[in-house]
Amino acid sequence: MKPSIILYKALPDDLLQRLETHFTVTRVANLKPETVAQHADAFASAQGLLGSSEKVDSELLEKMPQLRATSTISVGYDNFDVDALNARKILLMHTPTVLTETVADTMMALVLSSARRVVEVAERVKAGEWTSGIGADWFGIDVHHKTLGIIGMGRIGLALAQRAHFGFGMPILYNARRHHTEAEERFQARYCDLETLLKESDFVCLVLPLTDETHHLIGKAQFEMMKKSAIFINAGRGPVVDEAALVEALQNGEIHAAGLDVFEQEPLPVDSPLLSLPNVVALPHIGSATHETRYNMAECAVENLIDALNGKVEKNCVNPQVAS
Ligand SMILES: NC(=O)c1ccc[n+]([C@@H]2O[C@H](COP(=O)([O-])OP(=O)(O)OC[C@H]3O[C@@H](n4cnc5c(N)ncnc54)[C@H](O)[C@@H]3O)[C@@H](O)[C@H]2O)c1
Ligand SMILES: O=C(O)[C@H](O)CO
Repeated sequence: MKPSIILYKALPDDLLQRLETHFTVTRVANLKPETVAQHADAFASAQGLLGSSEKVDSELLEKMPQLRATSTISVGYDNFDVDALNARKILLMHTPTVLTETVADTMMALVLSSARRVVEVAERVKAGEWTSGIGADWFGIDVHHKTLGIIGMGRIGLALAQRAHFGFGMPILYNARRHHTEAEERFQARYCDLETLLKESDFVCLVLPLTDETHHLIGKAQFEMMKKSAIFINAGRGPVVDEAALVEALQNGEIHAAGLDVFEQEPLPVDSPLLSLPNVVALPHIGSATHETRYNMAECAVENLIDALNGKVEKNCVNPQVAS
C-alpha cells in the first residue's frame, strides 16, 4: 500500500501526478485547526507533509502521530518547530540552491529601484506629471561603484556579491558567522563586524534566516549607525528587522530609502506606515517568484519528500541526524 501524505499547496499537474505515483495524496487548502479537524483521519494517518508558508508546530504534530517527513517548498524553514520535529525524529526537507540566482536578481532589482526611484517616477509618468524636462526632484543616486554590504554571506549573499562585483564594480563588505573564502577570492569581498558594515556601506543588504539569534538584529541602534545616504534592503525575513525602528529611521531621514521584499507581518497590512513613504519600495515577498524557479522549487520539494520517505537524506535535509 502507498504511504499517505497531506499536500497543502497547489502543484503543477505533472508534479501532482508524480507525487500520486508514490503516495496517496490528500489535498487541503491550509493547515488551520478547522481544516485539520475536517480531515482528521487523513492527518492522523499521514506519513508525509508537503507545502509552504504555514506554521508547523507541536499542536499540528499532535494530530499527525504517523508523520515521518515534512517537505517545504522554500529554503527558509522558520515556520517549522525544528525542536518538536527532532523530538519526534521527523525529517525536514527544504529547497536551497534552486532559487538562489532568482532571489539575488530580486535583491539587485531592489537596489536599483530604490536608488533610481524607478517605481516612484514611473508612477509620476503614469499620473501625467512628465510635462516638461525633468528637474533634480526626479533624480536618484548612483549604484555603480558604491559600497555594498551583505549581512548573511550564504548562497544568496554570494550570488548578490557576484552581480554587484562584476555587473556594477561595487566594493563588497560582508558579515556572516564565518569567513567566506570564495566571496573573498572571486569578488574581493571584505569580512567585517556588523558595526563596520553598517557604518561604511552605501547599500546594506540583509539576507539572513530568521532564528532566535537574528530576531530584531537590526533596530534603532543599527539604523543610527548607517549613513544618512544609506539604502537598506531586506530579502531575508521581516522579523530580523524591528519594523517600527525602520519606519522611524526612514521618516527622520536617518537613512535615505529602503527596498523590502519581506515584512514582520505578511501580507503587509494596508495601513502600514511603510506604504505611505515615497522612499520605500515594497514587494509582496516575490524573491523566488518566477515561473521557472517556482516550478523548480516545487519539483525539488516533491523529490525531497520521495527521498525522505525512502530514507534518503544526503541532500536538502535540515535534520539528517534524526534519520534512523
Ligand atoms: N525573499 C525571499 O523570497 C527569500 C527567498 C529565499 C530565501 N530567503 C531568505 O534568505 C535566507 C538565506 O537563504 P540562503 O539560501 O542564502 O541561506 P544560507 O544558509 O546559504 O545563508 C545564510 C547565511 O546567513 C548566515 N547567518 C546565519 N545566522 C547569522 C547570524 N546570526 N549572524 C550573521 N550571519 C548569520 C549564515 O552563516 C549563512 O552564511 C533564507 O533563510 C530565507 O529566510 C528569502
Ligand atoms: O524561503 C524561501 O524560500 C522564500 O522566502 C519563499 O518562501
